[in-house]
Amino acid sequence: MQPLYTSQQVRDAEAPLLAAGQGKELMLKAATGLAHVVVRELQSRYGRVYGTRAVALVGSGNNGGDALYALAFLARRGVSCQAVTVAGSAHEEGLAAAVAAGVCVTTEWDSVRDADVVIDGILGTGASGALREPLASQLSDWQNNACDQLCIAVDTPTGVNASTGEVDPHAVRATHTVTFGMLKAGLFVHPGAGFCGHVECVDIGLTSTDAPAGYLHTTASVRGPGEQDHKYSRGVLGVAAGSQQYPGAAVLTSLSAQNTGVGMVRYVGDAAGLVMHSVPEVVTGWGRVQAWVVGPGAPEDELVDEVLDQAYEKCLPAVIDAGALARVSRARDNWVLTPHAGEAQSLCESRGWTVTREEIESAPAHWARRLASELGCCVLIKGARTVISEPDGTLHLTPVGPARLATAGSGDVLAGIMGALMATEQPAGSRSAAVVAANAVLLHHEAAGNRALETAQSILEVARSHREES
Ligand SMILES: NC(=O)C1=CN([C@@H]2O[C@H](COP(=O)(O)OP(=O)(O)OC[C@H]3O[C@@H](n4cnc5c(N)ncnc54)[C@H](O)[C@@H]3O)[C@@H](O)[C@H]2O)[C@@H](O)CC1
Ligand SMILES: Nc1ncnc2c1ncn2[C@@H]1O[C@H](COP(=O)(O)OP(=O)(O)O)[C@@H](O)[C@H]1O
Ligand SMILES: [K+]
Repeated sequence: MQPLYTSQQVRDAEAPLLAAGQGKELMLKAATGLAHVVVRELQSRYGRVYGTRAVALVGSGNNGGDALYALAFLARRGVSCQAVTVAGSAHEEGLAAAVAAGVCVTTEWDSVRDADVVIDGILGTGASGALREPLASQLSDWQNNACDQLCIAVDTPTGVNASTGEVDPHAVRATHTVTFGMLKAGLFVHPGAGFCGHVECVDIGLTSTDAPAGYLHTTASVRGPGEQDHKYSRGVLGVAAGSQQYPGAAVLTSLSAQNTGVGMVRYVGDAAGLVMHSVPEVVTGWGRVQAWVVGPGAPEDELVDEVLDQAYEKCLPAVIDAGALARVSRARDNWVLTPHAGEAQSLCESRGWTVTREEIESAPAHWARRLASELGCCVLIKGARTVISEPDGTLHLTPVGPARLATAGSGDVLAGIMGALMATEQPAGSRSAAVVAANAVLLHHEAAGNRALETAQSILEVARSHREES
C-alpha cells in the first residue's frame, strides 16, 4: 500500500529543501520527469515527437515554472512549443529558459484547441478557493470544444483539490497527471480521481515523517493456509444473512466466503436449506466463530442483534452490511460497516445529519470519515468508487472497479469475500480491518474483471478459480 498525503504535508516536506536553497534543483527534477512523460505520450499517440505541437497553460506560480522548464526541454527535442500565460505574470527563470529554447509566449488561447498535447501548469498545491475569472470561463470554453485531446496535468489538474479530491465546476479533465515527490490523496478520491486520468509520481527526493492522510491499495495480498493449518486454526466465519423474502443473499454470501478460502463457514438464518443445497460445505447453526458477516438479505432483527452483541462482547471482527446497518448502536474498531450511498444516507439521517444520497455520492470520503468517527469503526461506502475510512479519518482507497459489478447481489459477494478474509486474518484494530476490507475490494474487482461476466454467480466462479490458483 502506498501512502497518500495532503498538499500541506507535501509543502511541509519541501520546506527544508527550499530553505537549503534547493528550490531550483527540485523544479528541474520535476520538470524533467514531466517532460519525459510528455515525450512518451506523444510517441505513443502520434508515433513521433519531432514536429508535434505542445501548448502549456502557465499560471503565476511554481506549477507554471515546472511547465515552462518542461517546454524548454521539449523545444530542444523538436516539439513546436507555445506557453499561454494565463495569470499576467509567470515564473521568471522558467520563462527565460523557455524563451531561450525557442518557446513562443502568448496570452491568447487560440492555439490550445489544436495542440497535440496540452500541459496544464496553471495551479498545483498553491491553489486556494474557487477558480477565478476569467480563467474559469477560459477553461470551460476550451474544454467544451476539445475532443479527445491529450492533456497532461502538472502535479494536479487545475481545479482539483489535491488534498480532498473536491472539484471546481471548471476543473481541467486530464488524460494524465504527473505528480511530484509524494502521492496526493485528492488524486485518488472521488470525484477528483475522475479528472486525473493516469496518475504517476516523479521522485524528487521528498520524504515525510507525518502520518499519511490515507493509503492507496493496488494489489490484493491474501495469505493462503499454512502447512500446519486445520479448519479451525484457519478461521471459522459466521454468516447471518438472508430471510424468507431475500434467501438468495444468504447463498451468495456463504458461497463467496467459501470460494475465497476459509476454514469453515457457519450459517445462521432463515435460508439454511437453500444454503446447504448450494454450498454443502457450510455448517448450519450456532457455534464458535472467529469473525461475522451480518446483514445481507435482511435477516431478522432478533438474529442481527444477537450476532452484534456476541461480536461486540467477544471483540470479534465483523462485516456489517445491508439490513444490519440500522441495528448498530455500538461498535468495535475491527468492524467494517459496508453501506452503499443510500444506506449511508439512512445512517446519517438516523444521527440527525441532513444529507441526500446524491451528496454522499459526490463526496463519499467526507461522509465515510464522518460516520467512521461517529461510530468508532471502519466505514466502507460502496459505489462506482469505493472508499474506506478508519475512525481517525485515515482513508483506504483502491483503483476504480469494473462497472459490471453494478448488479444485484454483487454487494453480498463482497461481504462474503471480506468475511472470509476477516476470519483468516483476524484483524485486531481499525488499521488492519481497513487493510482487510481494501484487499476484499481488490479481490472483488479482480473476480469481476477477469472475464466478461454479468452476474454475481459468475463473479463467484472467478473467486473460486482465484483461490485455486493461489
Ligand atoms: N516548492 C517546491 O519546492 C516545488 C514546487 N513544485 C511545483 O510548485 C507547485 C506549487 O507552486 P506554488 O506554491 O507557487 O503554487 P501554484 O503554482 O500552485 O499556484 C500559486 C498561484 O496561483 C494563484 N491562485 C491560487 N488559487 C487560485 C485560484 N483559485 N484561481 C486562480 N488563481 C489562483 C495564486 O495567486 C498564486 O499566484 C507544485 O504544485 C509543483 O507543481 C515543483 O516544482 C517541485 C518543487
Ligand atoms: N459502476 C460501478 N463500478 C464499479 N463497481 C461498482 C459499480 N456499481 C456498483 N459497484 C460495486 O458493486 C457492489 C454493489 O453492492 P450493493 O449495492 O450492496 O449491491 P447488492 O445489495 O445488490 O448486493 C459494491 O461493491 C459496489 O462498490
Ligand atoms: K496543474
